[in-house]
Amino acid sequence: MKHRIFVDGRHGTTGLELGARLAARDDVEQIVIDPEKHRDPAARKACLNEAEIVFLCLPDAAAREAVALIENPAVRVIDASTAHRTASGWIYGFPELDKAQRGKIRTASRVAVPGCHATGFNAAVHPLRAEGVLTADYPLTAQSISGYSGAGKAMIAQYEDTRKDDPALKSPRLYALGLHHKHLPEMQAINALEKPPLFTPMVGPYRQGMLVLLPLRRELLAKDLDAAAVRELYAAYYQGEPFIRVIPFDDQSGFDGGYFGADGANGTNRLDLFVFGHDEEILVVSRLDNLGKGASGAAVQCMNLMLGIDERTALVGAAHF
Ligand SMILES: NC(=O)C1=CN([C@@H]2O[C@H](COP(=O)(O)OP(=O)(O)OC[C@H]3O[C@@H](n4cnc5c(N)ncnc54)[C@H](OP(=O)(O)O)[C@@H]3O)[C@@H](O)[C@H]2O)C=CC1
Ligand SMILES: CC(=O)N[C@@H](CCC(=O)OP(=O)(O)O)C(=O)O
Repeated sequence: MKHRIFVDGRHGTTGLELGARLAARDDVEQIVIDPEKHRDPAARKACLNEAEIVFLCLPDAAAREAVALIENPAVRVIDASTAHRTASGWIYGFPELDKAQRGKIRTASRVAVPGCHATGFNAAVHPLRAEGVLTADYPLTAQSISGYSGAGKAMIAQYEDTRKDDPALKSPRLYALGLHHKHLPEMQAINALEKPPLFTPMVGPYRQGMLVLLPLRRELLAKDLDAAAVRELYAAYYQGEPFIRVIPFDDQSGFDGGYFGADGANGTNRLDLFVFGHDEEILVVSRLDNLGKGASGAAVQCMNLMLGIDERTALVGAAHF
């Protein structure tokens, strides 16, 4: 019997990427809502309650509304929005977090997929917290650059249509300068930090792919590790993980004359972790596809775990780069 799946928000950016991954498989059957009624709560309620697994690819308010519309206790939910990432009763959909997380996802009824910037941040920070290298009060800073698809269809339309010749959109742009980006609560909670990091995101003039940067000062670490030793710690922590690739220390062999782009993991569910630095300073960089491991790929990986099948099934996305 096929698994009955409903994607609420299937025509949005995350929903379409999810659809591309689901289309390739013969073990799932999608419940399709009348396109004219895709925002109608009654029509959505009917679809939501007859699915085995529901994906929410919606703005936060609509995701909360969808959860409230579910009355059937058998329905399991995978939410791609920010609405439930630190909510009680929800499991954080990052299987690589630690040895227990996969088991929690397998049996969960409610899974919140991490934010794309938060995925890169957590991948770098969590092993260092778990191994006692970073204390809870380490004054973390992080920077990130994402392609414009990270902000959904409205921003894609600006960059590719309504403002495509606007010079203001030709360079990377800083945003969230109130320093209250919506991923801060999950970055803080998942890594048990006393304070959120000082996080500065940017959106770049390209469609897809991201780099999340974590600079560290050796003298502030709780264990005396240099950059190469930090890389060894990650390699041991993520050993055997199918989707996290820890790049050899300071390896610039794939770089273009010393320059390093954000699109190297596009179309995959991979997160590449790089460590650079020297005796005193360390830079950790996560590279991922904001629509892959940062959203739809992670959502499908969680679904595979919840269905008890190989988590690597159908994880190649539609790369638009
Ligand atoms: N893009 C990315 O890289 C990532 C996105 N996310 C998160 O995933 C979620 C979806 O984002 P994204 O796909 O980028 O956004 P989009 O704006 O591209 O798509 C959102 C979709 O939700 C639909 N929608 C909006 N309100 C309602 C409603 N009340 N009822 C039913 N459908 C509704 C929209 O319908 P309509 O077609 O009518 O506008 C649209 O199809 C967001 O919470 C986002 O933050 C998470 C990680 C990364
Ligand atoms: C470029 C851009 O604007 N990106 C989005 C993040 C996309 C993402 O991860 O969204 P959710 O947390 O909603 O799931 C932002 O920073 O708000």
